[in-house]
Amino acid sequence: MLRPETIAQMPKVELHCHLDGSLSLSCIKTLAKNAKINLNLTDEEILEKAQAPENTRNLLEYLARFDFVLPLLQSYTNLELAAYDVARQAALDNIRYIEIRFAPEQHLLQNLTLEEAVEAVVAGLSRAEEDFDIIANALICGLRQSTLEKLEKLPPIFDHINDSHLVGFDLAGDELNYPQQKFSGLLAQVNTRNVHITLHAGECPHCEQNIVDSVNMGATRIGHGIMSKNIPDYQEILISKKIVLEMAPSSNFQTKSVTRIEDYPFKQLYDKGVHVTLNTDNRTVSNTTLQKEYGKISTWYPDFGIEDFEQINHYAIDGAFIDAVEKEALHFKFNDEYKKISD
Ligand SMILES: O=c1[nH]cnc2c1ncn2[C@@H]1O[C@H](CO)[C@@H](O)[C@H]1O
Ligand SMILES: [Zn+2]
Repeated sequence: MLRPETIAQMPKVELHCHLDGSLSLSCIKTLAKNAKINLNLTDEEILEKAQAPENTRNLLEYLARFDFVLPLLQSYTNLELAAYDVARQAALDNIRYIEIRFAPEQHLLQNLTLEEAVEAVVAGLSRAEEDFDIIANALICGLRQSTLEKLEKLPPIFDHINDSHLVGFDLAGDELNYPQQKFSGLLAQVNTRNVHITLHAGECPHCEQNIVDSVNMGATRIGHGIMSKNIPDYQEILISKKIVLEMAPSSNFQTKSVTRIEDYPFKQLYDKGVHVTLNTDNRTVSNTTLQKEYGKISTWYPDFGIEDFEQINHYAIDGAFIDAVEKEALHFKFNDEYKKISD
């Protein structure tokens, strides 16, 4: 088992982090003030509302926790501050490259356009890049439970926003009731634009089919994908296509995708050669940091050593939505820094 100080030293990549689920307490209070919303809550009460409780029963109850922060994220200023805040927290986790995702359609209650919402997030990430040793990019999420009419407004955003920080597309939300098949037309519109795709899939019991459907629709990464456990055919597909799984242990237990450590497939999949990675999913809703997620993995699998953590970071770099030159630079940096930690 690794010491927390060792984990803290390790440079990290995070591919799966939701903006709205990851706001720090101080940021939430600032956003409320800016939005002239009187929360009238103690710090403990704010956290109680923003975090998913122990007894969360499923993904839908987990997702209900986002209702608390969304009213605070309706202006350019607040979205910019929020993006900066999440990238700042990531830098504290010694993350050198992060992709932060959000659903623009949830931020239009006060007259922002979809494009303005994206511009605000990108501006906050750019500002964080100036202040911290981090590269921070943005992904746009569509929500599965949304109407197709609303979802079809998302692919054209990639025509209108010409900023290198906007790097990919995701589908999040209610996977229990909205299977991947429904979105083949939408994803075709994303694919024609050559936009990188990662999709939440196989996060809940009985959702395994979405994993292969997502790969067939152009996803090179899968959000969670834990239901590929015990399905060798699916694992073969993931391995042969080098699909990256963005796993998030705390979140996966909270949504009750798994309930026992023995059933968590991280090590099983890693040992088989699936390109697994570690992520927070939602720092606030899941009350976590990437440091804590690495700590859990190190406790559950004491043999999972520094070289294994380095390996999953190289998997993450390979799967990142950046060009080959940027990947090369990150691989080089990580090789060098992990070598120093191991010495
Ligand atoms: O683990 C998850 N699975 C599916 N959807 C999620 C998860 N975490 C967050 N969101 C959804 O993504 C939206 C945009 O960030 C959030 O508002 C939430 O509804
Ligand atoms: Zn997620």
